[in-house]
Amino acid sequence: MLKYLLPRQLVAPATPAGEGADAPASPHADALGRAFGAAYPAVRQAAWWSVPISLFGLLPSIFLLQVYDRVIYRSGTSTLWALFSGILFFLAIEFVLRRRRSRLLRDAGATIDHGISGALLQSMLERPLRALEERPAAAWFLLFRDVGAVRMTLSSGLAQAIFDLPMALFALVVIGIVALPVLPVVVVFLGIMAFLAWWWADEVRAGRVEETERSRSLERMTAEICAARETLKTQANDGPTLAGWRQTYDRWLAESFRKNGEIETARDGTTVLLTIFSTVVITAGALSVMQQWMTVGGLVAANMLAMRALQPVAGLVSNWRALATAAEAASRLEKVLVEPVERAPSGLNLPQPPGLVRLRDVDFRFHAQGRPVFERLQLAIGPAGLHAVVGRNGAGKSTLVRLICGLYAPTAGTVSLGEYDLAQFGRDDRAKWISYLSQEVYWFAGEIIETLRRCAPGHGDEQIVAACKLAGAHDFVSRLPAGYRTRIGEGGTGLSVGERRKLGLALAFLRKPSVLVLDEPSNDLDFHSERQLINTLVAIARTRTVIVVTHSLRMVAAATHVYHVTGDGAVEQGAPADMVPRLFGSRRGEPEPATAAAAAVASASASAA
Ligand SMILES: Nc1ncnc2c1ncn2[C@@H]1O[C@H](COP(=O)(O)OP(=O)(O)OP(=O)(O)O)[C@@H](O)[C@H]1O
Repeated sequence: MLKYLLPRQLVAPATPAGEGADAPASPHADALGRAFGAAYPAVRQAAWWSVPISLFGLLPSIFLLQVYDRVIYRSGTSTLWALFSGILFFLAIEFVLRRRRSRLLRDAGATIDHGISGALLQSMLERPLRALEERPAAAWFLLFRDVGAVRMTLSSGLAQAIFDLPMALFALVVIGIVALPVLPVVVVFLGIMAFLAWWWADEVRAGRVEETERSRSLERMTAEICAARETLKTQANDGPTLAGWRQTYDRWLAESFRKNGEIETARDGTTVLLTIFSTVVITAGALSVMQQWMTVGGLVAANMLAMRALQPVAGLVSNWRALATAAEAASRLEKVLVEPVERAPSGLNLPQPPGLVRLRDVDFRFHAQGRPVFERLQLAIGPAGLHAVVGRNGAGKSTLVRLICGLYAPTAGTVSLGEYDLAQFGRDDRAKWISYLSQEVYWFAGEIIETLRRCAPGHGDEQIVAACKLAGAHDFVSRLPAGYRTRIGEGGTGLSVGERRKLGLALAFLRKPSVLVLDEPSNDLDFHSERQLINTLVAIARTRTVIVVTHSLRMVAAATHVYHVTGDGAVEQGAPADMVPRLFGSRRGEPEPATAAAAAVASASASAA
């Protein structure tokens, strides 16, 4: 029965649905089914414990019946004590059984949470970069909250109500034995309550879509504001943000009030209905007692039993919201978990390929209908050498290096490293051959050395310090009060932007890849640090392919090859001696003293002043 009462997603293996149906199966697609499968033995055991618990739950009514019919009329004190001790004994057993059942349900909830949360996190980290870009962090955060809602199905009052349902059946049987005349009344009311439960389920479901949407949009907005708190503070533009948040909040509150009003009506209505029901049972029972169809004890016991029978059904009525929430959460999770992830690691220990990157007929666009960033691109980069990728903002430089790293899959064409077609390998394989430092690196909170170790497993402290020296990070780290043991805040708070970049570079140097790809590595670096970085890269480039996206003229001048991303789908290439004068208007790695652009900026500043 449990299977029919719980959301489908909690009991059935997930099946790809809708747009995901054609997509390659994700190893996490069945995570909900598997998690519930793992929890099911505990749930089933809890369901079995519910049978004796339900039976014991009837004992107080039987006790009452006996007290009225045997003890009071016959003054049977010894019977009373025997009954009293008996009921205490059974209630103690019931308490133990209830504790066990709660424990089992808690374990089942934890198993479900553990299984789904783990799968969700893995599924997030394993999906392609493009897929990650499409869903904001706040949406992921909400999905993790959904896992909690699914778990709550087993640990809330709803589970209690479902598991107590057998009590309704047992109570009906006992009423049939001790108070047959009131049985039809109880059955009719049970029917009314069951109808109400079903009706409310439908009502709650219908109205929840909008409420859920509003609540999620509010949560997304709140999460974004929390993430942008420093920017809001520094730009002092929190007024409009606050106004927007208030508007979203008010809309959610209005909808939530309306929905809660309906749910409270259902709950209050149920309470009143239960009282009416009790009155009708007593009235019907009193008439039957007067007709001598049943005893007074039967009447009192029947009233109590009828309440026992109705309680789980009433519990279902008032807990439908929890069930609807869990069902929606499960369905959202199912849809996300079915989305494709990247290829799993090959498990092969392939030889390190030479650092020769080839792009053959590569097309790339972000969206099917969007403009192409690259069209029929042909490139051969390396092996070895320092390769500078230049171009105006938004031309496609970062996109190009992400294609080279296999982080973006080309819309058409192939990207290969040596003999390996990158599309055939997963992220873990590719990361052994190509090391990539993106423009912005998130720095996790914690001790510097611990974060470095976590990001570069398998490297000793000496290697880490050597990489920091290469990246020019060692000097500033050594000057920190606790050196490499200094604790850094979330996102790298406590370090300057340039210091964070140097640590990021150290991580990139720690790996020994065939190709080292750095996206604007000298941004935020001072003059000397940049010069040191260029020297390091030139040295590394003797044996490995180093690809650098840069706006720095000095970096370009030091390169062996220059690639100009034109912004119209093509890439021009040449030696720095040809490209630098054409692109920068300078032969050496120093800017011209007064270019036309500089003159224009100067005149604009003057007129603004
Ligand atoms: N996730 C995305 N979805 C859609 N379009 C994108 C996405 N990322 C980048 N673009 C667009 O693709 C183009 C190339 O972006 P890219 O980041 O590669 O430029 P870039 O040359 O590295 O610029 P910059 O010098 O400013 O870093 C830009 O027009 C940009 O707006």
